[in-house]
Amino acid sequence: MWCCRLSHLQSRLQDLLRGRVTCWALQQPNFKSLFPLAIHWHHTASKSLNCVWQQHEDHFELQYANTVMRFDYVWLRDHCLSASCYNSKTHQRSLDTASVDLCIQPKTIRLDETTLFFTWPDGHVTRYDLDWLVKNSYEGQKQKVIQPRILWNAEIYQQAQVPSVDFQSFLETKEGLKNFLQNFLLYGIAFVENVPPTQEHTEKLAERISLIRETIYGRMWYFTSDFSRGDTAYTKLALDRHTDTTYFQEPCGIQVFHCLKHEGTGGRTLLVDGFYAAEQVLQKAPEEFELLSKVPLKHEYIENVGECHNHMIGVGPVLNIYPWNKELYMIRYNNYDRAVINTVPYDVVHRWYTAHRTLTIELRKPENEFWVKLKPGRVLFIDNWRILHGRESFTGYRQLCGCYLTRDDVLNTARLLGLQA
Ligand SMILES: C[N+](C)(C)CCCC[C@H](N)C(=O)O
Ligand SMILES: O=C(O)CCC(=O)C(=O)O
Ligand SMILES: [Fe+2]
Repeated sequence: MWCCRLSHLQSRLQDLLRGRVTCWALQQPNFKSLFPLAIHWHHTASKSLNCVWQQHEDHFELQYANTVMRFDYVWLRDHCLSASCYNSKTHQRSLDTASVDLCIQPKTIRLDETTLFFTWPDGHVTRYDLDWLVKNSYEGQKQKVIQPRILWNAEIYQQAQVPSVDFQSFLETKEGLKNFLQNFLLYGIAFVENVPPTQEHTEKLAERISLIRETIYGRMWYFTSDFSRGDTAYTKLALDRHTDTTYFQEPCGIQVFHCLKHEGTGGRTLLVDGFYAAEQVLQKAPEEFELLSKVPLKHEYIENVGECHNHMIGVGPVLNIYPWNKELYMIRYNNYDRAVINTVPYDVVHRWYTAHRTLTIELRKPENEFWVKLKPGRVLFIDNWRILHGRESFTGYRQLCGCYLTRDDVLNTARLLGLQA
């Protein structure tokens, strides 16, 4: 590491460290030529490492691996990985963050090979590997996606020829399960074939990848068009594309469908990639995408049928995105269950309807529709945070069974198999 030791620059250096000159110097496009000795940047001796850093008054700036990163000092103290601050066995913090002075600044900073050492006013030393900082910096995260996906319309999905997984291999082999989950994560839908057409076998499948999410509809549900519940799913009517349980504060993550019997016509299942449609909105009308991601809405389910009395309310925008990288993680779209809009003023309401129309037009384009006839033995898993489903009206006797899964536990299984989720 190269450090300037010229005494006439010492007071300048003090100014810089206190932040009086630093900001000004950084804002100048040619600040390096104004300070030919580059006193305010610390360079590594080895050119190959290509790392420079600077101690500002209120943050630490690091340039490494083609990334300019800025770290808050409380953050740097809080994430200390030393044995007294962090339990590396449990990956839990032992440091009491509230004990950190919010104005904390390191006394000294030095770089040794690829490790940065921060010495704090009380003498405690925090060390960070440069790669750890890149990986865990805001700037590093901003360029990453949490969940890689392949967005699809009917043609893309069909061309991809995504293989189904066999019941046996799904239940008994790690590869079968992993292939299935990889496809499910990428496309938001996946099929298992040759499943014995019973509720018990469907349940077994579900339990292989997750915990079953019990809801007001039960744990495993089993339904026909018998009007037994206060919802049009329990009829023979066509259902337009939607996501389920939008009226839950946290909509169910995954839906499993297994058609056990159908003696009649119609009843095909419609699948549409909501993220593909949302991506089209983002391309064509970014301000509408933004509105759909900002305006909170209510969805509601009021049921008073027989013994079933329920009143559920869920609040949230249609498009849910991570604020730091704008990645979409959930679409909440159900025009049947959308409640009275009373959370936004009239002018925003009108702009919202325009944006909602744009999204709906995309969702309804025939080229985005993937139709499939569910049949006994073929179990469909649907990412209910991404893929909309619907159905054609039907005649005759039709029995469907299935369940919802807890999203966290599906992702847990995927991560344990080494998948990015
Ligand atoms: C349980 N089962 C899937 C049969 C019905 C769920 C009800 C569907 C409801 N319209 C919704 O969108 O949430
Ligand atoms: O009957 C079907 O195919 C699906 C109905 C539905 O949307 C649901 O149960 O969530
Ligand atoms: Fe549904």
